[in-house]
Amino acid sequence: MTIEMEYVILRHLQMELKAPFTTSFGTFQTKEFILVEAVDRDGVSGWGESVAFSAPWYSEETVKTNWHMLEEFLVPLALAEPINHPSELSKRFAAIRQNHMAKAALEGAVWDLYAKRSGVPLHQPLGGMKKEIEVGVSIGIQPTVDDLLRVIERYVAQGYRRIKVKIKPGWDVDVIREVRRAFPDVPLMADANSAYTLADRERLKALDEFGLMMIEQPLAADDLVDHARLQPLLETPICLDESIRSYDDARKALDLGSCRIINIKIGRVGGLWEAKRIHDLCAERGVPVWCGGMLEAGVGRAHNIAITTLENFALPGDTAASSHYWERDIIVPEVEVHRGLIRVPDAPGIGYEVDRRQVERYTQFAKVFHRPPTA
Ligand SMILES: O=C(O)CCC(=O)c1ccccc1C(=O)O
Ligand SMILES: [Mg+2]
Repeated sequence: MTIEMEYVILRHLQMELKAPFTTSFGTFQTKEFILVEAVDRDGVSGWGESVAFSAPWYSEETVKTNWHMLEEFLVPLALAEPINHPSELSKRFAAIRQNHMAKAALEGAVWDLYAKRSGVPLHQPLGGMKKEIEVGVSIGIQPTVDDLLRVIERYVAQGYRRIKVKIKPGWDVDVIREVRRAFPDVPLMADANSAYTLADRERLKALDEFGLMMIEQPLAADDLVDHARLQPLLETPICLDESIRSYDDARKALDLGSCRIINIKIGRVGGLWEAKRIHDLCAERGVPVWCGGMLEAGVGRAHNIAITTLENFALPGDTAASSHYWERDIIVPEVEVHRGLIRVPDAPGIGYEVDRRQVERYTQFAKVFHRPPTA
């Protein structure tokens, strides 16, 4: 089924988070992001969302670098000729280095369009079978431990399947001890967002006594070697997030023993196809994966749900309910979580309607790109 795109619209949106979200590297309150709409010759729209943030803290990509890459390079490549299958885009974009979040946003729109044209839900061509997915929630660093305990209490009561707590030097062992004391049985993990080095190995080792499901990205974002040194010193499995940007990174991490679990973020790895390839590799190697979050609005959330339907997404991910983040999301219905489960939509494409009124409300500026007459 050939996709013949007529035009692509890039929109720059800005939404306020309900509550500030603090990690070891900084605090988010306002989320600006790019929404990609790919429209074919029959007027069918596919949607993608860039997960790049305003500042280059999590990775070097930003909203502005994504806009630049999309405008100057990626959108022209996608419009240059018809696309037989969304997986072709990886090859078409291969000459452009990195910039994975920009690539993933556009690839995601093409996947949605492809699935809608085929009349199937997005998870089907990806090979996902689950009818519902288990999700957890990621909780930012709080002003006090008491605040943190109150927040966790709320999400445990809502039925989230695991609690992820952000840690950093000075907010780690003592905090996790208190959380464990208050919630002895809750499936718990900690995410350091690269706040430590090998010199902190004793501190990280001290976390072993709390029975964490995993510790996410303790060391540098670009490192696989030090993680391979650290993992044998810990009983707690290491999960890599920032360090895994591609299939090859995943292969090397598994060969080196840098981690025992991988967090897959569609944007970080350059799209759904690469995410699927990493998933399949990990399945072959007996390594579970889960889907990480980037404080996405509804379109990104829908893509996360679709990829999480693949079998080896064996651990609850970060895709919490829309209402956890937003007063009003940009999709209808919003993503809802009951007893820690999301029911996977079976309407064609991403399975949620994009609410154009809300999109308009949050859009600050937009630009339309038409296919060249020769395409
Ligand atoms: O709820 C979410 O979307 C995930 C929140 C989260 O943990 C996160 C948020 C912003 C940047 C990085 C991360 C991360 O997973 O490391
Ligand atoms: Mg993380």
